[in-house]
Amino acid sequence: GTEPKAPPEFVALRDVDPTIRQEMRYPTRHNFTGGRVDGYRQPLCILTRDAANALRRAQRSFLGRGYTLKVYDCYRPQRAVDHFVRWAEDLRDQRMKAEFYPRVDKTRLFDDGYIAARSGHSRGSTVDLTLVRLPALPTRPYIPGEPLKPCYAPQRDRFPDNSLDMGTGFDCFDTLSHTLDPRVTGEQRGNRLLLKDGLEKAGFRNLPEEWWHFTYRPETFPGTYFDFPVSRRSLSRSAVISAGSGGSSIARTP
Ligand SMILES: C[C@@H](N)C(=O)N[C@H](C)C(=O)O
Ligand SMILES: [Zn+2]
Repeated sequence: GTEPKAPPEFVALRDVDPTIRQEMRYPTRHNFTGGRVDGYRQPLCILTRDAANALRRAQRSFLGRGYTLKVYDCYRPQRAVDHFVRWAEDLRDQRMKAEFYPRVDKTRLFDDGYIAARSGHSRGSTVDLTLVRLPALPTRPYIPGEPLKPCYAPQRDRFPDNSLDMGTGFDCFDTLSHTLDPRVTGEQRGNRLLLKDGLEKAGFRNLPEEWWHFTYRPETFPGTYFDFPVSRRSLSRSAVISAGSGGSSIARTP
């Protein structure tokens, strides 16, 4: 096809570290839009190799302490970001408000820093993720149309997630999601700092508005916003093969 392809610096996280759990939200309807997001053809975490290798380092340390990382979003095509912008402009569509932004007016989501019209995710070195205590408990799928609970409700009352209790769910657009919000204390604050400290040691920086959002520095592509679809087919064959065989040699095909 004529779809853009990823440059060879991009890899599937699974090929670099298959132990990191993946619960990709934007290919599903369990996200703040309530629909499948443009550009996510497969439930796949794609990142730059540098960011993926750094996550593997952090994961080794977390596994040793009885936890695993779980990613919710990784590389995000520009067309997905454009979909978010169109969704935000349609003020009639508030179907997921009761879970994801109960206390924030939909018109404020970009200005308040919760969603970006030019996102670091499109540069490939940014990831949304959490920690899960091992052994990981099973989760259940979201059923479209099910009653929604506020993402800042106590953990036993909000949508079930096997994540450590971070005080809110993922993509909870609310000041309670600010990583160092002073109302989040005790075990919840400790869990946020466990995630943040472990990722900072591996080279990531946290976004202060969202406890789950981290960017690896230095970025491989600090100024490029990619638009290839999230799909195995977007990755160059060499990225697939060489990552899968521990970096061994197969000539790169374009
Ligand atoms: C939408 C949310 N998961 C996120 O990633 N927000 C930041 C600000 C972004 O869009 O880059
Ligand atoms: Zn993010």
